[in-house]
Amino acid sequence: MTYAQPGPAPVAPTARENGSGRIVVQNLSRQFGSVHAVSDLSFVVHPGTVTGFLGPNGSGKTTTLRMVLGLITPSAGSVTISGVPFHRLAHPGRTVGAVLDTQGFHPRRSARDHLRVYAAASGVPDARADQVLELVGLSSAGRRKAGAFSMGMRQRLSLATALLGDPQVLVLDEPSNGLDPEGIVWLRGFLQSFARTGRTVLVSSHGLREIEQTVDSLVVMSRGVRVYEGTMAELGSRRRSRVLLRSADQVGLHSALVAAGTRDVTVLEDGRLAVTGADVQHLGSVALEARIAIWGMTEEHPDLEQEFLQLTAGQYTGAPPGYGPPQGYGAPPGYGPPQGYGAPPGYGPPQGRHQGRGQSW
Ligand SMILES: Nc1ncnc2c1ncn2[C@@H]1O[C@H](COP(=O)(O)OP(=O)(O)OP(=O)(O)O)[C@@H](O)[C@H]1O
Repeated sequence: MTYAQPGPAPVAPTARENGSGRIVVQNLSRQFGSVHAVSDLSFVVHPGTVTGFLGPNGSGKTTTLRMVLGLITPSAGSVTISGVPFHRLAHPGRTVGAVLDTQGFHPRRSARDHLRVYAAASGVPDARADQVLELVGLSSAGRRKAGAFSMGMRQRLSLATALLGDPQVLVLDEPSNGLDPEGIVWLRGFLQSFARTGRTVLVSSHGLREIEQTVDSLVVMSRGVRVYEGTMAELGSRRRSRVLLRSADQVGLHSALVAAGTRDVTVLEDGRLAVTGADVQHLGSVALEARIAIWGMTEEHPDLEQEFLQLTAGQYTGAPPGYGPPQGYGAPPGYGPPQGYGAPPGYGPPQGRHQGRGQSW
């Protein structure tokens, strides 16, 4: 699909604005009482790209987006859009379209009337309401009451509202919530097409899988802190495969591997050894030399979601039930939880500085 631009006539940026549509977040912090929702956060969202803003529940995404949109004041740091803070934009509604929640509709007002009210408030002609309904695939539902809309339809109507001013920048909080698979594919095409016109898209999500095919770049949050900023391709190249080993003498094999210079050896919950940074031939040779029978070797290649979980591990305190070293087996040096291979949420020793609001994944 393509994103057409049938919107109102473009407005010229003021001298203060550079017109780029670039979002620059610099050393941004926000506290709520004792809660550090966002701490010293910096990143850039470039025009012409879809940037994913990722993190588990309570990691500070919404707080950051609200600061980007000037809805709350930072405790420290700054955010600019096209070189100026949101409140200094000459035409905020024509520069930035945002969806932070999908509840703000009058239930008895039709989708079309809802859009017309917002169009009037932003100085946009009425006819734009029908254009944006068509853009989001809601033309046939325009005269229906928004109160009867499904979650997915409300998402589309929110997006339509954000598009009224034909903005240069789109900021969307969890826009795929409630969309069915077809809706997700549609949204992906829409956002990519929008970005390809040189515009800026910042889209939050709590799961990488939901947006991995949509975004070009990622900013990943954990406990209010940025833990990754880069392209999807760079994230992919960080993946390190590992080998899982079962043998007749796990303690002996562990010692032999360490003696042979294999540094990254951990013990899994089921007693297997997990070795990163060594190939099966090397491991087989070390075992043969130590005269230890190998009962099984499996090569594992983590997927992107696992890499993401590893980045955000430690967001929540507490370990899953049953976690602990294997019984009857002394923990050798380097014992620790597996790193980056499907660690479940909250996996790992307590290290969270605060509890999140929930743990939905
Ligand atoms: N108005 C507020 N008052 C007090 N604490 C708040 C407020 N807003 C957010 N927080 C806290 O700040 C932290 C970050 O919340 P935020 O909503 O930004 O996270 P999030 O990543 O958007 O989470 P979710 O995916 O669940 O929406 C949480 O601990 C939250 O409880």
